[in-house]
Amino acid sequence: MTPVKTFDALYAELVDRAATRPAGSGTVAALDAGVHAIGKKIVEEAAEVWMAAEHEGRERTAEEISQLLYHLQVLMVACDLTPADIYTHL
Ligand SMILES: N=c1c2ncn([C@@H]3O[C@H](COP(=O)(O)OP(=O)(O)OP(=O)(O)O)[C@@H](O)[C@H]3O)c2ncn1[C@@H]1O[C@H](COP(=O)(O)O)[C@@H](O)[C@H]1O
Repeated sequence: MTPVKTFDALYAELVDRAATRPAGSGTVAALDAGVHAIGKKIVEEAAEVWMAAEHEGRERTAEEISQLLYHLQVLMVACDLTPADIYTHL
């Protein structure tokens, strides 16, 4: 069975990508594109979450939410925010 990736584990992976900058990493490309481009992607993914929730069912909605969480995490890395910085506001 594939191990489940948690929010914190994905964040650690993205921080590692930012530090090691492996070739072909979409995260590195997104970080290089900058906060403005990452923000636009977040808005796009949020709209896809909304559309999926309204029209496409649970599985597609879960998939879109995972993509939104990924792009939010890229923004966190770009802004030097950790999960702990977020959890403190929950
Ligand atoms: N979880 C994700 C993840 N979710 C979403 N995405 C990106 O977000 C895009 C969302 O897909 P869409 O179909 O909505 O967007 P699209 O418009 O078709 O795609 P683009 O043209 O914008 O790339 C995907 O194409 C990926 O580029 C992700 N990219 C990476 N990860 C994970 O992040 C980690 C690091 O990835 P790399 O930096 O690429 O090595 C790995 O564990 C990956 O599995």
